[in-house]
Amino acid sequence: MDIFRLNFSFRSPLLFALIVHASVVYAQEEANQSISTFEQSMIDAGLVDIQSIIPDILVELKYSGKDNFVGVDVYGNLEKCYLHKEPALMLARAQQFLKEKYPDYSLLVYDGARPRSVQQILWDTLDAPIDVKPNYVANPSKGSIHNYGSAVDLTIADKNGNPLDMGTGYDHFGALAYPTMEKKMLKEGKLTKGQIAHRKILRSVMTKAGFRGIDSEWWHFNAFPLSVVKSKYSIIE
Ligand SMILES: C[C@@H](N)C(=O)N[C@H](C)C(=O)O
Ligand SMILES: [Zn+2]
Repeated sequence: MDIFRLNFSFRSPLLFALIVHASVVYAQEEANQSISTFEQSMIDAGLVDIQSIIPDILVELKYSGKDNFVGVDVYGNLEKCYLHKEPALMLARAQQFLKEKYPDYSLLVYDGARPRSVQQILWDTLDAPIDVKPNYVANPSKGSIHNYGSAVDLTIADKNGNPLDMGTGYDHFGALAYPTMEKKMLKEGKLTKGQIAHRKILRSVMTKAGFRGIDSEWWHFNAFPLSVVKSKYSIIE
């Protein structure tokens, strides 16, 4: 066997799969400690549990379980959603705006602060052309705004806690999830007026609170641009 061709090369699918597997196992071990290294580092960096500021907000961390596109629990026993205080206060305003207009609804948060080690797993797992990939998962070498505790993935839940129909599920990586494609999708009969109306409620409360959405994911909102979070906060490794 030509060992030199395997050596440190991602051209070998076997080696690549082994490295991804090892990093998933490592992240799971880290996360499974009673208070995970992730959680402790976020607390140490001054991030806050959003439910300590917004007691009525719903949280279901999708990466803390297998119901996510990795198919693996990459957060272990991390069940709480952390954000820096300023984004958390902005989120509290968004929940307040939602409740004022729709008292039965609540924001339902799927993800907030996310360590870069987990970002790397998401990046390695997503099988997409390199030029398309950053639309769906930020490149860990540049950092995601999630890695700075300043982005949130979320939807709206009804009075029973069930998510409203947004036309796709969380982490549907494709045109159907693009806010910029909604008119086209409506015309083609791929989204309904009701689904778009639900997305508009989410966008309206989030943007009123100061968040900015992105073109490719209806669920993702940034409190500040990447350049700003890099100057304000340290990355969560
Ligand atoms: C992976 C997805 N939930 C997400 O958060 N994507 C954005 C673009 C990110 O990784 O920052
Ligand atoms: Zn996101």
